[in-house]
Amino acid sequence: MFCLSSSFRSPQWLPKIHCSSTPNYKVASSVTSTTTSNTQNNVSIPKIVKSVKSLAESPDLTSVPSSYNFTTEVSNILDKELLEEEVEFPTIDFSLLTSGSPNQRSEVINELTKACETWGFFMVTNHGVSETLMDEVFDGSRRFFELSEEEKHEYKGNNLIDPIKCGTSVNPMLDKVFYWRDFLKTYVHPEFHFPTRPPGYRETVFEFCQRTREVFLGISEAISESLGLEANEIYKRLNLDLGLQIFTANLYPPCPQPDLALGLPPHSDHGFLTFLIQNGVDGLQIQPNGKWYNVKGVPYSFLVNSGDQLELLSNGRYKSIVHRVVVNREKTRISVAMANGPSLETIVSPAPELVENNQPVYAATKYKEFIELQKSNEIFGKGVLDRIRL
Ligand SMILES: O=C(O)CCC(=O)C(=O)O
Ligand SMILES: [Fe+2]
Repeated sequence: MFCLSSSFRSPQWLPKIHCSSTPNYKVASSVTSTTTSNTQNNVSIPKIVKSVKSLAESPDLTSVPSSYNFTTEVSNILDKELLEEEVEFPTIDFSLLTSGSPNQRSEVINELTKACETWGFFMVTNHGVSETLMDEVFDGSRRFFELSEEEKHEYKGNNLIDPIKCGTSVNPMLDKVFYWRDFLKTYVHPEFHFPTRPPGYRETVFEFCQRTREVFLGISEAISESLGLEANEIYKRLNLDLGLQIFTANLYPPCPQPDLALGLPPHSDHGFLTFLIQNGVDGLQIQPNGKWYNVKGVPYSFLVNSGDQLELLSNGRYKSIVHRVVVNREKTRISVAMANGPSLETIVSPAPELVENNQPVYAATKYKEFIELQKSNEIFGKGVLDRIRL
């Protein structure tokens, strides 16, 4: 029987894959406060944007409303002509990292080096997180988005640091054009925050977070070694025992004119590594070298991308990857992203071992301040890293 205790120890049935840590979850209250209006500079803003799910389900919807149409924007955010088709992305066999021979482990670590230097992106297979659990996470996410607008409103959140937020687009208060996406975003580590509805979703996600965190910690050790550091060096430098882990469920309903709309804008993730699963429907695109590539996911694999804290810590050797999401006409896409970062109070700086000629590329920056900088700026590209570049 699954139980949410306040000081959760790594359960016995988890594969023991590394020695430096076990997940340590605390469970916090699940309900955030709600208000009915938002204010900025004391001016009431009556901008209430309905979910894109309800818009997409309107029976007479045959075109994209102008508020979702990016072709009216001057920026070349859609940029579709630069797409490269059919690429084989690096795949990391997790079982070889944890139970392979020392030779197999070092081969996989070499592959990780190449993947991080070339793509900033790789897939992880044979990771031990069950397909059934992943399916339950998708099912719970689908049921969450099917709650009534009023029920979801309870989890809306109003402030940057609210531990549970749900809504549509990215930030409807600031977005000039809306994104074709609804979301639920919650902080799940070091404290676990999650809605209590729909029934069973919270428990499923709690288990999923722990299992995914085990894989994340195993990959972190391998990345540390791939940079020539001790296996637990990244864990220590980023204070991963209290690391911020953010769960996001994204819903991208079918779109009548997918060429005009966008699910998420080009952005990099502010954390260290993001682990993503999707419900068998593709839509993620990455831009490692100026060109956009469609990611064709391997079913039930983790799609992992490097974030800004990895670029900072590695002194620019491993770049955080810019990515975006496109939508399609027929199918609903659900993705679940686990963003793994340092603890909020950690000051992240380039690892001295990776700084050549006493020339750090980035200024040491507290993770909390990094996030605040990102949220107060345009989300496009890698703006915050540019601001702390020396
Ligand atoms: O839905 C996806 O494929 C990507 C989601 C994403 O980039 C994010 O949540 O930061
Ligand atoms: Fe992202």
